[in-house]
Amino acid sequence: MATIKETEQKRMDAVVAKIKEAQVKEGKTVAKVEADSKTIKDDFSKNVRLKTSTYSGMMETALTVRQQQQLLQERESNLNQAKRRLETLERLEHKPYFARIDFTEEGESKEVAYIGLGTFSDGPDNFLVYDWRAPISSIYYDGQGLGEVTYLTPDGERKVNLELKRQFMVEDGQILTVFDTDETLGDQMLLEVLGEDSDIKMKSIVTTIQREQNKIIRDTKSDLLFVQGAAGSGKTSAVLQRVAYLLYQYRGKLKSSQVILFSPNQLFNDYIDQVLPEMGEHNMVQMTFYQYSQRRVPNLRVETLQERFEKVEAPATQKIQKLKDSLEFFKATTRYARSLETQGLRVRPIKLNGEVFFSKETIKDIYYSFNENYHLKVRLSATREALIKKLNKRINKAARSERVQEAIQGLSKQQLDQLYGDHSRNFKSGDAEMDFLGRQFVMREFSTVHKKIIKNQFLSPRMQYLAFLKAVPRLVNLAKYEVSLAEWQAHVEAVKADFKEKKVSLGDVTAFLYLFDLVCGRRGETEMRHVFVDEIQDYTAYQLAYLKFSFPNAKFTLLGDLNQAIFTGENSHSLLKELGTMFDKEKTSVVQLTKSYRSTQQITDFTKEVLINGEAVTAFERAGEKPVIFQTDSQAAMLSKAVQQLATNDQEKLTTAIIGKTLAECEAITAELKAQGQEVTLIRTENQRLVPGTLVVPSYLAKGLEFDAIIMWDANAQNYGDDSQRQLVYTICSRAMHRLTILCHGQLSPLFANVNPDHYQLSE
Ligand SMILES: Nc1ncnc2c1ncn2[C@@H]1O[C@H](COP(=O)(O)OP(=O)(O)OP(=O)(O)O)[C@@H](O)[C@H]1O
Repeated sequence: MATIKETEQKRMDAVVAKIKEAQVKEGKTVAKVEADSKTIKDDFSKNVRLKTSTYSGMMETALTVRQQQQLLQERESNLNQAKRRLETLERLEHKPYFARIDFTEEGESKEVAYIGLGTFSDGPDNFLVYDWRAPISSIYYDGQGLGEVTYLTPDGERKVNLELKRQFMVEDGQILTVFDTDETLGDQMLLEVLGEDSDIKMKSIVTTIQREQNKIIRDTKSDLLFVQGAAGSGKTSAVLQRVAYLLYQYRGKLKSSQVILFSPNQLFNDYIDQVLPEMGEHNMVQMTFYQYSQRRVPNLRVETLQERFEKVEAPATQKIQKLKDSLEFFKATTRYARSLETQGLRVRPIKLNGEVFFSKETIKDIYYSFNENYHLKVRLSATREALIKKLNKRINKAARSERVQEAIQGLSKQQLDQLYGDHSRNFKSGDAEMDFLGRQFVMREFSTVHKKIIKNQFLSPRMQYLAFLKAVPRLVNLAKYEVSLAEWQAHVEAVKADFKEKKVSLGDVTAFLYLFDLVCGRRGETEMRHVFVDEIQDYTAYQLAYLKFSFPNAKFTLLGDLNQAIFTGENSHSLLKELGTMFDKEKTSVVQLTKSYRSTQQITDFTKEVLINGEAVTAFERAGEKPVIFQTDSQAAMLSKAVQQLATNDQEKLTTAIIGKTLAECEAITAELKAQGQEVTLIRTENQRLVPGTLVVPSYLAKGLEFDAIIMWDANAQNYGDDSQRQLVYTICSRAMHRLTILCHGQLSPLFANVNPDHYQLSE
């Protein structure tokens, strides 16, 4: 009798054969549509004669052009669809599906469904493969074991009895392994997948999505979906699957350009950029908050991640920062902006060739000449209009002046031709012609004034921001933040000094942008439908409120691990509270992911004990070796241990990242290792590419990344001395998938004191 594997292979062979047939057919369609389009284009250029001498001739030509365009557009869209189908088939040919479910719905006979990366049918309603995002596929992901499973369809909830859940490991159309899930066995396939070595690119988790992750992926109701997840619990993975899911679910309505992901650093973007293409989808827009803000202030240099991380802040600055990061400060900015409707707008004169053209007073008088119904946006556009009117008057006056008339007389033919432009040369009178030329002449002279008006360049964003900061003691109760007036004033001076050097801190840039958006009446990016923010714990409430303002029509998915707040520290817990006030409670969902899939049980057990009162973390049962701590009094011994460990890791084909605290430390490690003949790559900035081989990474850039093996460099009490470093240590250690080695020169960091000695090994 044939084994299960043989029977399944037979079916798979049959499906692959059909897929190949479909490929040939689809290939022909693509070729035909391409040929059609070419014919249309050729015909068009041959047959269309431009009739532009009469009005009806012009209309006729325009209509023909329009018809041809429509025809071409239709072909173009058919072509894109056919190409997409062909791409899906190409993907399915090698791995048609990865799962099978057998289930019965009450009163119906048993159904069998195979699940893969795309849909494939050989006739209407005869689905040989279901897309993993189809409603029915949810049964596969949602059932904990076998038995009753509820899943959501477009017509509401349905209940089925799941009788078989079978998983296949497939390579090039060949089934390598078959796993039948039942309660006792657990997720064998997941164990298998997680045991694999890491890659420099993240992979899709579509074959092994877990139940809780599935909830995140398929949520379409929430305006705010907040995911608190332990390190390695699959937040990032789930979010990428979610993007693919949404693009499928709203195909035709949602484009990948309407989805934006804010990620912790550029390296991370590089790390994840294959996941969606692997699933046949385009990547969404990816950006770091730094890039987002820097793009908007090209004349200022925004503080980088490194500067932010390595900055040592005085206690007063920390308190001020707390105030500036708060929602209260955001509200104060809003109130202040509104107050500008009655007074306080900062403007600069509009100058032409160094001379004042419109003075500050003129501009301000206009701005405040409108009644109170003129809110910021309208007030500003009314001001622009009035300035343009004034400009026109000055143009008319100057056009008739002797100076201009004389200048025109002296122009060459070519210069005159330029002034006439497309304008007909039939004028009612000589005066009218001179008027026209005079106006053209002066308009050119005054063009920079025109540009400055249109671009709101009479506003002064930096002065306005400083004026706002100066007004803060009237708007916010400084005492609540334990900030004295003198401290605040000194801070305003510091920001002013930064501006002089064309610098702005990450803490200020958001408020700066927000204030300016309000003054200009910008409504944000209304096209964006979904905003994802990863590593939310490193954002401030102010930044989140600003993102919400900037994407007014978007749903938000916020992912974070409060245990890994390496930039905002303790503030991250209050962030959660503030978030609650920003979104409608009814439309907010919170999901907690506690199981960590990245690391072995031994590594997770170790790392979670670094935390005190941390968010819950449980290990996925994948066995490995205990983390190793090597402590020595000599720097040389630490180095030779590192070299030795790298050799072992290399031998076992484990990719290693050595994580040092600061960039300076990482530079030193790299130099020392290179001197020992080691091949290592130092990741210096977040804009660098990830490359194969051993990497040396500064701690603040390790966010979101993972490696087979981690060597934590010099975990001594000096580097990681107090509680403020706890979350950083946790983040570093939790990057390891299979092996964690901690090296320490001098006294070991007290942050490991709580770890149960059974959970690690001391190395000689
Ligand atoms: N359901 C799953 N099936 C297979 N692998 C998974 C699954 N969930 C998570 N993983 C794997 O676990 C690792 C960690 O996942 P991911 O990076 O998404 O976690 P994270 O919560 O974003 O972590 P961190 O906050 O530490 O950056 C990845 O290698 C991912 O592929």
